[in-house]
Amino acid sequence: MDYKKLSTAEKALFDRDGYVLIKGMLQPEEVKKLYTIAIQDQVISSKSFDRGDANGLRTKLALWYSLGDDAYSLLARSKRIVDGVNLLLDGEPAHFHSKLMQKEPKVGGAWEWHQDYGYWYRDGFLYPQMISVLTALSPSTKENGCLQVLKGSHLVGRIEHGFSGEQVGANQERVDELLKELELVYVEMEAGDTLFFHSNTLHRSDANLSDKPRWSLISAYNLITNKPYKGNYPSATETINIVDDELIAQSANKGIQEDANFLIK
Ligand SMILES: O=C(O)CCC(=O)C(=O)O
Ligand SMILES: [Fe+2]
Repeated sequence: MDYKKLSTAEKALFDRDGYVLIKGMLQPEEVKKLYTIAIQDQVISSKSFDRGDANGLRTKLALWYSLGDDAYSLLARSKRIVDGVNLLLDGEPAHFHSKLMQKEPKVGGAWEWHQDYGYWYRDGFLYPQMISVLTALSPSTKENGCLQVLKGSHLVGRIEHGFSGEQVGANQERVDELLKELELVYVEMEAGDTLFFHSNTLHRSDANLSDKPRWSLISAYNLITNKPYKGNYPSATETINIVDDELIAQSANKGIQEDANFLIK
């Protein structure tokens, strides 16, 4: 099977724009399998928490740190993804955390403008040598609140972040200025497409007021040498146990284990 692999041309786009969208990173059977596992996963639903947006709409997510042999971890450990991150980070990646985002029809809330490094800076990571990898498990459109990015915003460095409702958001004055200058891109995705974006890329998403769920898996990676000076995130500086790309399709239908190290809210 020929799996997608990031090219140096795609790295050049990432360096210029702060993100790169790879269509069909997962084969249709692979994403179907992952989504089927995810929507039936009782452990995920029991470990999920929600975040309110400024309008009180709530979006659900489950977050865990170390990777195991569940289906989501096999994706996060797959050669095609880890090699891609290695190329974009210019070095060996470690896995910081993964999250299953469940933006449900009619109720899934918005995310305010932020940089992921706005959070991770507070977690003690000294350098923004970090990347988010978002794989759509269901189609992601303007209607169901797809991700929006400000093209090229990774070049501005870290912006101050403060609380905005229950979420941490980037300083609005800076965001407003950048909105005048930079292109706002709605990243519409088919299930199985993957977006790689820089930890300083400004992004947000609208609430899901449609009748279609928007589920996605986001794995965050860290350059292995970028050791946080505080906190306890062992996987963030450990070598990833990479698995063959075939394993996503060939493995048993395994949801996440109860004792995975979840973030408990
Ligand atoms: O997927 C989304 O709508 C945004 C989520 C996000 O940016 C995050 O979890 O950091
Ligand atoms: Fe984010």
